[in-house]
Amino acid sequence: MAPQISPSILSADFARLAEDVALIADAADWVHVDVMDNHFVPNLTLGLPVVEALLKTSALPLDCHLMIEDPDRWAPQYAEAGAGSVTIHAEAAKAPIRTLRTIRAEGARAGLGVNPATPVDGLEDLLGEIDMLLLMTVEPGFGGQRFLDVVLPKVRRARELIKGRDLPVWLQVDGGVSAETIERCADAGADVFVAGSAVYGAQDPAEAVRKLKSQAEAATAGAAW
Ligand SMILES: O=C(CO)[C@@H](O)[C@H](O)COP(=O)(O)O
Ligand SMILES: [Fe+2]
Repeated sequence: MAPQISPSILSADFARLAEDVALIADAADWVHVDVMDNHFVPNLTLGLPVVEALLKTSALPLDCHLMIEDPDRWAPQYAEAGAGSVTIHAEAAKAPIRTLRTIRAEGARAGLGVNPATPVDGLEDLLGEIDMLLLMTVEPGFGGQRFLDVVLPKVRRARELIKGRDLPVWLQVDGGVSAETIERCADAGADVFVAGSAVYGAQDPAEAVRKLKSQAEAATAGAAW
């Protein structure tokens, strides 16, 4: 799949979310929405009412990343509301298979997220249940953190597992993705790139998205996977 960019609105201006989403509408593929509950992660952001409001104004599909303690309860509601993709965390879900199937049944893409220290070996049997595997490349909870290179071997391993099973599962990296790090991620096998501070911290967010995309395209074209 051609590389896709999913700018995270965690680094946008929460008082003008609709305008900030519109800024990247012609350049990006998704809008990444970080839902945090101050339990699964030590930060509190936004929830279903804000997602419902964004769905009314966004021209791009929403890529909802649920960093919450009880995704089994809440994820189906994000899918039912109209999110294009809903990602739950492997560390938090108590009934991941049921929840992933419900997300799909509601018409959204189902994502499974893992923190930097969570291995992907052991998750092979879930690959058939998902449309996207999200690998955190920072500890979840905050934007603007430094990219963790230590996760790159896991990106390669995840790509191997996906390729080995010949499944159309997208591989998303999230955290610290920027002009300095995106090529290494693409070379390792990622094809969906979340970028918050690298996009909304730029003078021209749309131009930043286009540059990240062309870097990812060039790195993917030369990659072994
Ligand atoms: O899920 C998260 C953080 O927990 C991310 O989506 C960040 O919001 C990405 O921000 P940058 O690291 O790109 O600034
Ligand atoms: Fe995220």
